[in-house]
Amino acid sequence: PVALKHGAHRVGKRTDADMAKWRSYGLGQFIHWGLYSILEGKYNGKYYNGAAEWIRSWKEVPHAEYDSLYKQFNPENFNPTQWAKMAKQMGVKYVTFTTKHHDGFCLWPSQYTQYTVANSPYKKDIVKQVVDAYTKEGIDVYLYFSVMDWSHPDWRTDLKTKEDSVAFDRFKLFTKNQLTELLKMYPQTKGLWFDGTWDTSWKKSGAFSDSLEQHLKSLIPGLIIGSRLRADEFGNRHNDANGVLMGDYEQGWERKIPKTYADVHGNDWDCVMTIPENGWGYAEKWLGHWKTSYECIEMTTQCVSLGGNFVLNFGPKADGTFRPEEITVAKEMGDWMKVNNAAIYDCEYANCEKQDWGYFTKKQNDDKIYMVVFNVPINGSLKVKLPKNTSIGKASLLQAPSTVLSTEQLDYNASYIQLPKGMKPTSPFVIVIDTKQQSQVETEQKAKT
Ligand SMILES: COc1ccc([C@@H]2N[C@@H](C)[C@@H](O)[C@H]2O)cc1
Repeated sequence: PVALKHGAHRVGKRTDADMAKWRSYGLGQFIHWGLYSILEGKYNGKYYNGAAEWIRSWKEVPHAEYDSLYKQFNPENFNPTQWAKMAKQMGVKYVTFTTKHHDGFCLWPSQYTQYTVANSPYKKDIVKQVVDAYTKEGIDVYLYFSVMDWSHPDWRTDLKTKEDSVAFDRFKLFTKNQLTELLKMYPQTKGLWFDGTWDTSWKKSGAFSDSLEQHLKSLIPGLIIGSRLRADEFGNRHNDANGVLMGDYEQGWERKIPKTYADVHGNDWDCVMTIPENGWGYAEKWLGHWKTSYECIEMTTQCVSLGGNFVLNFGPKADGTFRPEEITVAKEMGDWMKVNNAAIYDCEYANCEKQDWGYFTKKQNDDKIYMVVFNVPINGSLKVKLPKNTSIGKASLLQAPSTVLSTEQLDYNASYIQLPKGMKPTSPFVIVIDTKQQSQVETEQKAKT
């Protein structure tokens, strides 16, 4: 291995209680809200076909026009308690909220720039209201922060000249100051979700990113920071020069889900996902396919079955209200989670990959295994290839524990589970299987022969 000063300082997953809590979440909410929400993905009657929160980068939008939008920002209908209650009903365990996106507009009254909500007609501290309302509902709060800041004169995408480096040194101090004030003002924060760290200027700032991470963790012990913050001294991101993850979990799964367990390389990870095909901030027109609650339930299950968390994004309008499609997805997911959350919360990879009928999840620190069923074969018999060294003790319906399902062992590693006659599932359902470990099975097998 390469000797690294600013590579990973830990190999393998964090083993502390704060990270165990993060690992138990299963389902989270992302919220993207800011000045881009005012434009709604269009300008001068033309629709931007990029992600709505990137509209400032569209050639049709003069920067001065965009940067003066703060003078209109006044979300009178913003009701953080309603937001938090919608999230609670949906069944999310944590929320990740945009404090500052790439445009640099701060939703908290930062003392390090004038470009904040304090200087908008709204005036009040939005981050504080979100942190307090979600914390009150028992939902942990994580803060999204974009390092790249288009509004700051000292931002650089690369460091080509001495002047670049002098300016970027000022920018790095500004960034450290803003992050320090965020953690001091909102000490309930459980973690930071960094973005905007792909540019060369940041890749050349590995030592700084390392000291910054250590500084932030000294302010809130147990703070959880993913793999998008750091670069090592060679400019590697996510994994250092030795292929070891820098950060408490892998943040590479944006709008995509790992196919197999091998893809997650033994790391903790989250998948952040949009309901439309792409676009995080509010857009009047959602181009392409909009995910249904059924698809979001399947993605949640897929992520938990591979040991990760699924974080679904909501983009409120400039006035603070959510669009009907998002309200519906939240409600329908919540209705499903109310009945089936045992297979999502505190669950992990069950040492078995996806099968025709659906996904396995396993209760953390327990032998209980859940089968989340999305496809029932025409003959009503689920063919179940079991996790290694396990066999079915008893199979029953999570929502009707007294309904025990008949099982037929095919060989020591597969069984049929028969659904009750007449069961016509209309939504994904969960089978709980109490498993027996291989040693027990062998003993019984031997007894039979
Ligand atoms: C293709 O490049 C990007 C760069 C930034 C993003 C941002 N990350 C998401 C979490 C949103 O904040 C999006 O604007 C998306 C795609």
